[in-house]
Amino acid sequence: MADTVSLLRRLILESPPGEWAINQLRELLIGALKQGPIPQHVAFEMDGNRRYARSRRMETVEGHHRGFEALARIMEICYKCGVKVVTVYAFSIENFNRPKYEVEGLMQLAKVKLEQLTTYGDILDRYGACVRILGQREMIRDDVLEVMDRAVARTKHNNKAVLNICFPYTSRAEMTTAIRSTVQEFLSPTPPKNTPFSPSRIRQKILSGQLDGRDLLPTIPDEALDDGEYEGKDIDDGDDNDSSESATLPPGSPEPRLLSRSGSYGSTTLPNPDNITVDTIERHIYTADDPPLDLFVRTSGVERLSDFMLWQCHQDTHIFFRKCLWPDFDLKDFIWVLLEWQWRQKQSDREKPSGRAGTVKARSMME
Ligand SMILES: CC(C)=CCC/C(C)=C/CC/C(C)=C/COP(=O)(O)OP(=O)(O)O
Repeated sequence: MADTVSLLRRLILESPPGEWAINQLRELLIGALKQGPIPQHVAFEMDGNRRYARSRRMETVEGHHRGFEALARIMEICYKCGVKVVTVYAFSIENFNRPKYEVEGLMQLAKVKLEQLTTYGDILDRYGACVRILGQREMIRDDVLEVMDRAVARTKHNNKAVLNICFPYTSRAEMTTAIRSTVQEFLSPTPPKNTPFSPSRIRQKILSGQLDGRDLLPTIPDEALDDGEYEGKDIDDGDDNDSSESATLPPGSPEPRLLSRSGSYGSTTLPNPDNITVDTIERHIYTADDPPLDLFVRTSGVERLSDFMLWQCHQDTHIFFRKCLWPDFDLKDFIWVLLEWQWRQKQSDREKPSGRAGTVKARSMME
């Protein structure tokens, strides 16, 4: 009896009028959701593909294929609602440790699907979304990398939305890369030298002013100052008989510290680590150009972040764990996440008017 009911249900839902009715209902729901605030940046940890495959006695790789179909559905819902950036965890660096046939299956899947996804007229073009691949490029083999680069190039012109595909990625690798490039930037500053506004010229001017132009001042090369040669030393080293080799100041003058450890331009060899702020690192994070992460969703019931979006999860990111396996994830599940997010936004708006600072920043960034 139960079998007959489920067969009947399937026949109705999969018939053309049934499909039409479902599509109408989906559009209606999305239209209703759009009446409220919409997260600008959503991340999905698409978990549960293998368990889905196992429970249906399918090949593991087939589970990942179904996972991709779920991604295509969810992406469309997001962009229709007005989400600007969708970030997905498609391949973790740890996934290289899986059986060879599964890794190979995921690489093939990435190649085929990225080719399809970026063919003119597909979802991405429809919503003006460009593809970005975030992760350790050097770990991707050449044939896959070629397809990925082509996908990025083909969608480069799209500027309304973004699909970030993390592949192969872990947050710790991302942060390590960001710190490494921050340090590289700090170690290779381009100080403006020998210009009317160079540090040594400015210091010379100040000193000349204090000396009323009585003495001829020596030239203090920027390099010498930058090397820290003069740091902490008095200009007047106490030897009154010193010749014009030292720039003497009138008695009672405050002792200037010639070398300010100003970081980017003041010193080439001694950058000031205090100048490295959250914003500095942020500029080197893969999602630097994206709005702050408003919503993080992980499926399959596992309640961990598993090295995904560790930097991006800030105090206003809402994290949702859902029991449903990723290939089953659809509007029927996502709608509850979005409704709860909207409800929480309204609550925090009511509690503190600036409660949605992240979202407001996101709006202004994308406009
Ligand atoms: C090109 C592109 C964007 C492809 C996306 C395809 C896709 C959905 C990839 C996810 C792969 C993955 C490791 C999922 C985690 O589930 P799991 O395998 O760990 O499943 P389990 O938790 O049941 O073991």
